[in-house]
Amino acid sequence: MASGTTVRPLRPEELDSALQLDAAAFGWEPEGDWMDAVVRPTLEVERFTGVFDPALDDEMVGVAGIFSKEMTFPGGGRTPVAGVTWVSVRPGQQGRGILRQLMQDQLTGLHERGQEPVAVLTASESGIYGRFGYGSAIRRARLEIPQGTALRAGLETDRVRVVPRERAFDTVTALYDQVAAAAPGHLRRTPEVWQSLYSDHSVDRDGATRLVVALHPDGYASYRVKADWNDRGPAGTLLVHEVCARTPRARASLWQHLLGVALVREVQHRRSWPDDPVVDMVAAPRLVRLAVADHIWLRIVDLDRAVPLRGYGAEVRVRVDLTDTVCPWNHGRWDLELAADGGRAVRVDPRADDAVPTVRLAAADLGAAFLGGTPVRRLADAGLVSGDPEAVDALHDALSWRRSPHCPEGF
Ligand SMILES: CC(=O)SCCNC(=O)CCNC(=O)[C@H](O)C(C)(C)COP(=O)(O)OP(=O)(O)OC[C@H]1O[C@@H](n2cnc3c(N)ncnc32)[C@H](O)[C@@H]1OP(=O)(O)O
Repeated sequence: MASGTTVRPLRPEELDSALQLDAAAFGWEPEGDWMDAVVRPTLEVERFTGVFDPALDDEMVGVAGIFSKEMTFPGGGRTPVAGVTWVSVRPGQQGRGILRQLMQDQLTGLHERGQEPVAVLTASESGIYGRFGYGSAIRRARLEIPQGTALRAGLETDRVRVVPRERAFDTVTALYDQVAAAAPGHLRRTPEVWQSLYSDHSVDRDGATRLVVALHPDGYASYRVKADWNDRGPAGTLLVHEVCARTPRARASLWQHLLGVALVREVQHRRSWPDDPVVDMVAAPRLVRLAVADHIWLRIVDLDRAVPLRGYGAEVRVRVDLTDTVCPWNHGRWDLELAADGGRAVRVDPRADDAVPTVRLAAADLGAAFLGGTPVRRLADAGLVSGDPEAVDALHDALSWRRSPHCPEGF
């Protein structure tokens, strides 16, 4: 813990300093109109905390915020999650425990105030948050597919209509909302989030065209084109923003369009996920390059409040021995009663000396497995989950889900 520093909620007038601190830590230059139109409307200043150092004239040396998000959980509905964000420590003050202070304060605060029982974040670097009990719960995949790649014979497709994003907006938001409500890992989008994701500000375009939307009655694909030319002719790249489909036919129609846009040589989709059905839809699957990385990190803040929030893939009763040093209220033995329509975590008396088969695991690994995106059996094979093999398999079956989680946005 950083010695002598204090952590407290930000005052509204301190938000500018916090944003400047973040820009200095991340090495970017805040562009005024982008900050005002795109960034600020999403911020909830009352959920930001700062660390202040009396030895530096009470300078703000660290900051962290929370977005009030709602995520679709497997077999459950949309559930409030704390979207941890804007975490930064002033250059020159790093390496003295300020991040640890911020993380401890956030998690203790969520617990003591009975706020969101689950916290999620997207990490700037993937080695940071495991020590605070976050696990890699939702992966993303970057897809690269050559233009002209054919879909498998027999997939039915329709022509789509391409319109500027302004004209498609109402249809797009309604379709996303319907798909997101049933797709594990998807976040509900407020008007402010829509504005930030679809602002089309030059900061987000990197020389590519404005967003256009391919519309199908049951889905949409938004994308930009980055034109390029070489000695052989056109060498453009189509940059997929998102593909959202509520039927297989819509998905096939949208991909048929994306893979056929003129003057493009490669289609890239950075917000895809490892189980994207397009991998199976193309006739020559080796043409699809897929690079997988961590995306959403998940932390169970309160085990007993988190377990009821999802449905489970198998009906089991399993004992877990959880190691959680950051949130000690979770630490210890629990009986998990898990079923398709929900679950319950019941604290086991630490003095009980019964010989119930038990799974031993750490908070970060339970976080990784909680949405079904990281198989418990795989964690056991990696030596990270241990205990009675049948109990491990039971927990694996219960946490697995028919659709792997996918979150098509960062925050
Ligand atoms: C959700 C988000 O917003 S992610 C964005 C995170 N922010 C950034 O990347 C901005 C640039 N970087 C920074 O501001 C800082 O370097 C931070 C926030 C990453 C770390 O802050 P610090 O105050 O230096 O971290 P602190 O000293 O509290 O270290 C706590 C622990 O994290 C570890 N750690 C710190 N930075 C890193 C890193 N980049 N990678 C891996 N581990 C790290 C430390 O080694 C320490 O580990 P230990 O407790 O096991 O010994």
